[in-house]
Amino acid sequence: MITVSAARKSYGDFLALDDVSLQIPDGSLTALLGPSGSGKSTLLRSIAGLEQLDAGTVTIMGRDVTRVAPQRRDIGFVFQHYAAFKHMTVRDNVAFGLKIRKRPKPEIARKVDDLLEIVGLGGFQHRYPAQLSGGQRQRMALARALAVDPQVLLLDEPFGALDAKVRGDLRAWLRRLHNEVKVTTVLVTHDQEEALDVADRIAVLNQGRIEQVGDPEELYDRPANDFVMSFLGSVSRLGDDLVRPHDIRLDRDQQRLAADSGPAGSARVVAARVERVVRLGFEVRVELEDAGTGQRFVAQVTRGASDQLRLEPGDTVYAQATRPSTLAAVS
Ligand SMILES: Nc1ncnc2c1ncn2[C@@H]1O[C@H](COP(=O)(O)OP(=O)(O)OP(=O)(O)O)[C@@H](O)[C@H]1O
Repeated sequence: MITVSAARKSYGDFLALDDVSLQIPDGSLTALLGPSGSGKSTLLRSIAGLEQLDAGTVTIMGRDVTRVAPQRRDIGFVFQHYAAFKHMTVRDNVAFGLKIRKRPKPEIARKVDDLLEIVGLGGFQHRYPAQLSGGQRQRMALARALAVDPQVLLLDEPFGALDAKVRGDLRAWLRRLHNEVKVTTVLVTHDQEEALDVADRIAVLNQGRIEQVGDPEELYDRPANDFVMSFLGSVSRLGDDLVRPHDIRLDRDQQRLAADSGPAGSARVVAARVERVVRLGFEVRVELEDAGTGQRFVAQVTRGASDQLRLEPGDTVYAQATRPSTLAAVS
């Protein structure tokens, strides 16, 4: 378990961490998620010992490391832009930490072979970093960080510099790696999709504070506040409710919508004007304007539902939240 208690960190008069407490369970893959400047990296770097806290403590597996140097914290760290040793082969880069720890040669060879296999770089051991793609280089970075068997793996936007396709592949790969190696991992990301996809726990940060901690489903289904809800996906205001685009039903018949309201119960039916209909593969995004308030909102419906409704810009439809937010609406 990693425990951060009452952590504070200022840069000049800017408070980057404001009384942050967080527990990270053994073997979990926890994402620190938040907008730019929310303090994610500062928190990760404080766990690593690359930043000194002004107040508060960090313990790793019961050991208070608040004043312990980074190299004695038993952690592996991977940054967005990984500084590989350019003059060393992939193999030597991965072996580096083991060599400086003067481990026996056969042990190093075995370990490095295993790791290169795990990260899918088995055939690349004699290449130099410049001969690898961005995604391969980050996998090499992970192998290097894992080589010394750290208790904790800390990843600061490790896929941040890569294109969307490669990021997606690496996410799936990180998930598999974590299932195999099970080292307690903390991942900083500003990408909610990445956090929801890869992490088993998410801590949402905002302005140096933790807004909520939970598993992805919990955060998505029961966000603690408006900030968490909007940060985990786009939301619109429908009447008095904050609603996700998928949680809005549309019908041309107001009565039918009201009668067949199912679990939504008494959620209000709103008359709206269709502004735009955008086809996105299997789904259709309908941009609407509340006829009463003039407020814009977005509904995302299936292709089938959309074909049935034959929506055209200028049409009037009725909209209802199928899962209105339990949050108090803010004005
Ligand atoms: N060394 C520093 N000196 C001064 N201010 C800093 C320093 N490091 C971070 N900050 C400030 O502290 C705040 C939090 O930074 P941090 O890097 O932790 O945010 P973040 O959530 O990781 O954001 P990003 O996703 O942009 O990296 C930011 O406003 C940043 O400008």
